[in-house]
Amino acid sequence: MSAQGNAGEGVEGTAGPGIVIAIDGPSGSGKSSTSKGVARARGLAYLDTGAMYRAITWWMLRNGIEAEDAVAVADAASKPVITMGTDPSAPTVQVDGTDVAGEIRTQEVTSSVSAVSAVPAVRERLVAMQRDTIAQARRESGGIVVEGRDITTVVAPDAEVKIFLTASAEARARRRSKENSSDDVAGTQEALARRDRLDSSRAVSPLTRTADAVELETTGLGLQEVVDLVLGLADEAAAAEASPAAG
Ligand SMILES: Nc1ncnc2c1ncn2[C@@H]1O[C@H](COP(=O)(O)OP(=O)(O)OP(=O)(O)O)[C@@H](O)[C@H]1O
Ligand SMILES: Nc1ccn([C@H]2C[C@H](O)[C@@H](COP(=O)(O)O)O2)c(=O)n1
Repeated sequence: MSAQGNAGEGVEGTAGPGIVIAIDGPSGSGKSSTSKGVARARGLAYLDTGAMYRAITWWMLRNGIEAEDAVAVADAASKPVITMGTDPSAPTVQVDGTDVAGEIRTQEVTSSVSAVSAVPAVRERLVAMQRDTIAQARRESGGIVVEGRDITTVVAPDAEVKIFLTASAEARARRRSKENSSDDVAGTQEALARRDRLDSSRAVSPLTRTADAVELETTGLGLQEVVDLVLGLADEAAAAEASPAAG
């Protein structure tokens, strides 16, 4: 299954038959690894919404538009065609038909993505695409695991499972440094903190934990332990849905 932007933009709500597992959390808390593991274990689709914000940022930079120029970013927000592949074993991201999976992870994109994702026109477009993808996965794939910063709060507040994934700043920096084969844990921690600050303080859809999201603090936990905890929450939600009186 894949999702392509522009069709159906503006569709509200994501209700339907399959399950939606929504995972938010700060940078490097393990959202992508956990979400992919959960989706693979249950045969669900997977959507990395951060990759969508990175993809649109990549396009802006490629086309000479400054990330900090909110007016120019808003004017161009509808132009790139973003296509997301939602197979958790081989997720893909294309812009205008080009595979950008590697290029959206560069330092240049990472340091600009928070500014681009704070522009309301960008968010309106991508949230509409995300809701379309969720609705399609509910109908066709038994459901989806979606991860980002505003999934539990804005994109899919009706999700059956809502999780706020955290880990200490040190643990997140250690994990990310290891992934990048970097010795500069302090520098990595600073870069994560800067992005978290911007993503949590913006006017539109800041990263926040809702009261009904389960907080999973993962500092001392291995990846498989976290995946198993989320699978347990999904099982509980499915059981409650099957016999609402027992819940
Ligand atoms: N529970 C865990 N224990 C140890 N390492 C983990 C754990 N969860 C994730 N990791 C590792 O931490 C790194 C960051 O994880 P991941 O990319 O899944 O985080 P993220 O929240 O999606 O990050 P971002 O918001 O920057 O996209 C990866 O190298 C991943 O393998
Ligand atoms: N739902 C989302 C997902 C991501 N973003 C922004 C903020 C992040 O810094 C950036 C990159 O995400 P990552 O790849 O680190 O998960 O995209 C957002 O605003 N809303």
